[in-house]
Amino acid sequence: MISNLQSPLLVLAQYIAGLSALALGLWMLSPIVLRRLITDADGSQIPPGPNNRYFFLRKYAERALQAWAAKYGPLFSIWMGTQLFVVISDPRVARDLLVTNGAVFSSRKRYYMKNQTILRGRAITASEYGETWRKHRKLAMQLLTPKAIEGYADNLDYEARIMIHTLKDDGHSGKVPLNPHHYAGRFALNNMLFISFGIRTGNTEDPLISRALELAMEFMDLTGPWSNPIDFFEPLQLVPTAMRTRGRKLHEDLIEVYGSMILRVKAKLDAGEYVPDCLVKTLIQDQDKEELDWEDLCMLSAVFTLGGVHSTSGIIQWFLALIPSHPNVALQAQQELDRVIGRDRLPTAEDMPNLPYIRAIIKEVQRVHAPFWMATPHCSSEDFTYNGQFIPKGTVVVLNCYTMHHNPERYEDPWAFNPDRYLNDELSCAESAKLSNVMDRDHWTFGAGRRICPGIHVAERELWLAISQLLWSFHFHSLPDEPISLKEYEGLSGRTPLPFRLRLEPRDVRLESVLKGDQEVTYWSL
Ligand code: HEM
Repeated sequence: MISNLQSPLLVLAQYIAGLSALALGLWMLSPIVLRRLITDADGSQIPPGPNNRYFFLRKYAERALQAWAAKYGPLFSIWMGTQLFVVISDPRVARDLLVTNGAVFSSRKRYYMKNQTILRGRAITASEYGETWRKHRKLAMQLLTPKAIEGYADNLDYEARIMIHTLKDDGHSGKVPLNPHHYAGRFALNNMLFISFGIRTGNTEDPLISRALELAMEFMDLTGPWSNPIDFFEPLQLVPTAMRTRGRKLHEDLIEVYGSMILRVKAKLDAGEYVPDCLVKTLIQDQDKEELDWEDLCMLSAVFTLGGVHSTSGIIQWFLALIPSHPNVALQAQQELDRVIGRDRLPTAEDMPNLPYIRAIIKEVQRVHAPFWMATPHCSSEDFTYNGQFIPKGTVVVLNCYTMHHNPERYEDPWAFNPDRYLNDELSCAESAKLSNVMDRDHWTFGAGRRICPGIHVAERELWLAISQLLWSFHFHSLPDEPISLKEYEGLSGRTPLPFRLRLEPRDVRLESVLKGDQEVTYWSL
């Protein structure tokens, strides 16, 4: 009796499963047809690309992009679930789309994980192109212009010196190997805390450092532009997956950590106490005028930490990962430093024009180890046809920095770490980004067009101070039994090296006296 009832149900279930598999298969292969059907009024088709849909791209997605760019050319398209992407792999196409046609290509996709769940569309980086984004960008820029940076230049210099100091002390002058992650992270974090809240972490054990770095790492892991099926297959957004739970938790953690710091700044201001000029002070004072709500405040201040800590500290870590295996580069840099600066003081920002080899090293690290191989994806806000290729409104536009940074037409022997290639480049990265001949631009690490990184000036200053002072201070030794990987990395949207250790041996006994007087201070506490 039971088996009689079961068999028709079983058949039906099998029938439905078969139909679903067929529908899914057809849908997966539908780009074969869509590539012919989606056209502009003149019949121009979308850029070429693979004929199937993907749910996600695995780790090291840049390698897949490199292979597709070789096969399909400098502008190719790909479907991630329901979302159409185009990928730019050539500087001229980047200029034509992101810069010249910035009015069309400066929005952001409403990524489910990053923009809707974690940032809730608030922070500049997640805002769609329009009035709100302009307002947020203007507020952020108040503290990030070259002129504004001069106001806190001493703080940046101080943080670099403290980093050198703690590396020397904790490394027992080169006797004890160190993982530089914490030190580079603290340097970048303190700079961002000062700009955002007017504070710093007064000791290396401060739990705020680990907490902030943890949140930044979680952000980098959850917000890969290709890595989350939940971003490209809407039904998954209704399912209580571990990913969704992590995204929601991160949003709450950001509100808790940054919200509580904002409340403490506000309490001080309300009590008439001194608060240094900083982003949060401006936001609180202009809150009504700028019509900012609570989440705007939290996310605007959080995004400085999320955007400015991992990226800057990542480049410092990549530099330290690279340099032990390039002793000639270190030697040449140190000869330049000794010739120009001497051995009685650390380099400062004012020395930058006189140290072309160090400037070249920093640009080369940024080229071979950009923290974001795919920048932050833009999104088109109108239909657009480029050189006979149709890009529909709502297409996600990815800058394929990995392929662009390894283009032999632009960089001779592109896979080699060779700072010499930048020796005659006297421009800052910000100036280089404005060159009319884009083939001369140094690299694309800070993105392009209207959304180009607003922190570019402060990041350049920080990297200069950190890397020139590290080179001035130490010899760099890897450990014989602990090879440093230059290929693998952590993070999906932002990348830092896998944990590694090295020994930092002071170059000169005078390091002690040069650093004398630099002590940990807390400007004020929250
Ligand atoms: C070496 C360090 C840094 C690198 C490599 C970097 C890289 C980038 C990139 C690739 C973008 C996306 C650009 C685009 O959409 O085309 C970006 C955006 C952004 N960055 Fe940075 N960044 C760095 C440091 C900083 C710092 C120090 C801050 C804050 C003070 C910051 C704040 C931001 C913000 C707020 C955005 C979003 C801009 C927008 O959407 O309009 N970044 N950054």
